[in-house]
Amino acid sequence: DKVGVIGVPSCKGQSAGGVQHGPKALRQAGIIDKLTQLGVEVYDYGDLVFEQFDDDTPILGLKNPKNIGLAAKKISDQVSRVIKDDQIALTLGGDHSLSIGTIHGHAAAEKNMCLVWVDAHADINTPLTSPSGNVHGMALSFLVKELKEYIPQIPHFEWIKPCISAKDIAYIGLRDLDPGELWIVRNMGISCFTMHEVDRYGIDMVLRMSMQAINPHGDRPIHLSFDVDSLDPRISAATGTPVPGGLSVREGIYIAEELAATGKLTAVDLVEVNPLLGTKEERDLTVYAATEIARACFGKKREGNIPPGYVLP
Ligand SMILES: N/C(=N\O)NCCC[NH3+]
Ligand SMILES: [Mn+2]
Ligand SMILES: [Mn+2]
Ligand SMILES: [Mn+2]
Repeated sequence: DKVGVIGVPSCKGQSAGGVQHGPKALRQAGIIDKLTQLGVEVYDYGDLVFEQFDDDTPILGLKNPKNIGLAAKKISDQVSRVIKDDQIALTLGGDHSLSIGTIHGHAAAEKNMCLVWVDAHADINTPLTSPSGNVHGMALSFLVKELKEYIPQIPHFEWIKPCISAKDIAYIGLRDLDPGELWIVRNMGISCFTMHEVDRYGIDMVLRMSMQAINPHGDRPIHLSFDVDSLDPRISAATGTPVPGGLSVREGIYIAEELAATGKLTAVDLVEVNPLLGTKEERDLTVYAATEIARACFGKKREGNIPPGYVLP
């Protein structure tokens, strides 16, 4: 496999300082070498640089429209380029608003992509249902075709073309939705496996049901958007909006292993690591969990991996 790593030091989609340092923290933990050691051909594109605009007043309550709208365009173009170069796009965040760009870019490069959104949150508030105006909680609303009529015109977001249908999305790990989001998830027919379903069926069955729903013939490119706050705060505390009762690191790794095993994983977002939150131990554990999920996405096996060219002496 070839993997293109894109750092996205974004933070304006939410209000906790520090998430822009997520890419740096993951790199300092050796995420690139850990992927290379798997025999993966890693192309590191460094971190995207975003011009900062101070003249960025909220529109209909939506915060930082100019900074986020322009950043998302750069992200979309870069992800498209990486995928067209036959590399799996691994985007290191940064807050979850970056997925506006990664999913838009993926869809531009792959007609028939489907989406697995692993998160405590649905991130599908429209600008009119969002209680906070934080775009990381709205990311999907700009992308889902069936929501088009509910999305008001937002300056610097005009270029975003809805590029995915509700039926092509599966949520795993949800446990904290706003009323508008719940209405949308229920009424738009989005496959939704909350932590209740994870407890009820187990993670393997949840994955099987997700694939049955969005990729029944196993022929669709898969976008995995992994918010580290999907994990339980005991192992992922260094994140802006932790919610108790989350996935274990084993469940997170299992999701990654199974999606990797399809051979159709084409884009991965690894978002919301905030190295300024929590204690040093909590930060190190959060970064560790995130890097293990990334390794599992690209072939790391729990029994270990035989190095390329290994010969028993
Ligand atoms: N971390 C968050 N999404 O993944 N925050 C948005 C929550 C508000 N609905
Ligand atoms: Mn999220
Ligand atoms: Mn979240
Ligand atoms: Mn403007």
